[in-house]
Amino acid sequence: MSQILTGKRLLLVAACALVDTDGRVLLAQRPEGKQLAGLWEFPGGKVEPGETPEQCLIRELQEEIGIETDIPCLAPLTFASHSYDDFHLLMPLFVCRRFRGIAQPKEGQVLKWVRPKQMRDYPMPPADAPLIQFLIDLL
Ligand SMILES: Nc1nc2c([nH]c(=O)n2[C@@H]2O[C@H](COP(=O)(O)OP(=O)(O)OP(=O)(O)O)[C@@H](O)[C@H]2O)c(=O)[nH]1
Repeated sequence: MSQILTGKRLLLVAACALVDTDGRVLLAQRPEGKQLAGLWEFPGGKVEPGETPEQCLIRELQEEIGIETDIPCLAPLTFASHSYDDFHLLMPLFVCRRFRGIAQPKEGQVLKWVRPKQMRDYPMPPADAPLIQFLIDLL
């Protein structure tokens, strides 16, 4: 039965692999005090009611790291579908190579540009592990 209906709420989170001109991807370390603190993740966040995933990312990139981009610069790559204890995460991952500004940690995170082949050295949330190979293949 549990494989048919989990009863968990579905949480839609949009995430973005920002890629620099050297083919490195920006990871952000979740600050202390938050769920999954210390783990490295892609910038992004929960899609709010009335928002598309793309609009959500444009807002989150601006709020979290001061980066500006536009909808045509967000290319869908893959997605994560992963059950946490209290919700099931559905997380589209976009790739963005064209953006304006210099990434700054505006919410107490640590930011790091990382080559996809090195991403396994950075502990990430369980939902993210299957996404790394897509970035290795792409970049
Ligand atoms: N942004 C982002 N969130 C991820 C990734 N992987 C992953 O499991 N998540 C999960 O997706 C949810 C994202 O929500 P969020 O960043 O908006 O929320 P949050 O926990 O910081 O909470 P808050 O912003 O409400 O304080 C979190 O539960 C986070 O653990 C990822 O690579 N990037």
